[in-house]
Amino acid sequence: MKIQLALDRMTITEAIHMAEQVDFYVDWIEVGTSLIKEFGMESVRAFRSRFPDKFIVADVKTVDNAAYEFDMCFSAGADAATVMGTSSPATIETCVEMGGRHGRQVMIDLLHTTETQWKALIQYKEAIFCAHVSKDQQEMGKQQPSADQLHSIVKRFGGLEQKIALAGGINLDSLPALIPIRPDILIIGSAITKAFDPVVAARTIKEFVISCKGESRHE
Ligand SMILES: O=C(CO)[C@H](O)[C@H](O)COP(=O)(O)O
Repeated sequence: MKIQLALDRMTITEAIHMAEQVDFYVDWIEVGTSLIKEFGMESVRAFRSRFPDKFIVADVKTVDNAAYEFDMCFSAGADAATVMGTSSPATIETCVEMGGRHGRQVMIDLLHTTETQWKALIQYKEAIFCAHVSKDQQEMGKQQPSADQLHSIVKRFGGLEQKIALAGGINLDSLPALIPIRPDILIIGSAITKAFDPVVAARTIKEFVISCKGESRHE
């Protein structure tokens, strides 16, 4: 079970500093949507250059113009890029095709996807499916996403061979209920980056996952 550190709402320098501090406890680094929107591909290039051996996800959240955006992310050094599952079939198809062409991974963000869209998406066996509770949902509810929300998305994909990622306000309180889903990737942002001590937070999360023998569905 990999831990993906999501870096959002900070400068590139702050994000790199944060990643340097917790590098040992996280497996993948996500250059968050807010960084990409604010600083463009420079943010992805900066991470590739500083962390040459780390798996880097560009959370570009593509909804259109797939070939251009995915080419941009992969050329900047991303190992994976994200596309919204609510995008048109042409967009998803192009992202998957670009992933194959560049030998990189595609993460399909299932935020607000419908059952009809899930049925269309399951053909993409090589993609990572990300069950996601949005920041806006979290803030509007004034609470962390319940494990039930993520469970209900994941159970649709339970028997499938795709890798599953979970995201959206995941923290030490919600982790115990999420581990049994055996996700391949746990995407964690604020619980580490906004913690009083990010290193302690990252270490505690990592140790908790290890203590649960946090095996993913594909181990
Ligand atoms: O995609 C995102 C926001 O759209 C974030 O990367 C994801 O939600 C993880 O961050 P946090 O743990 O702070 O919710």
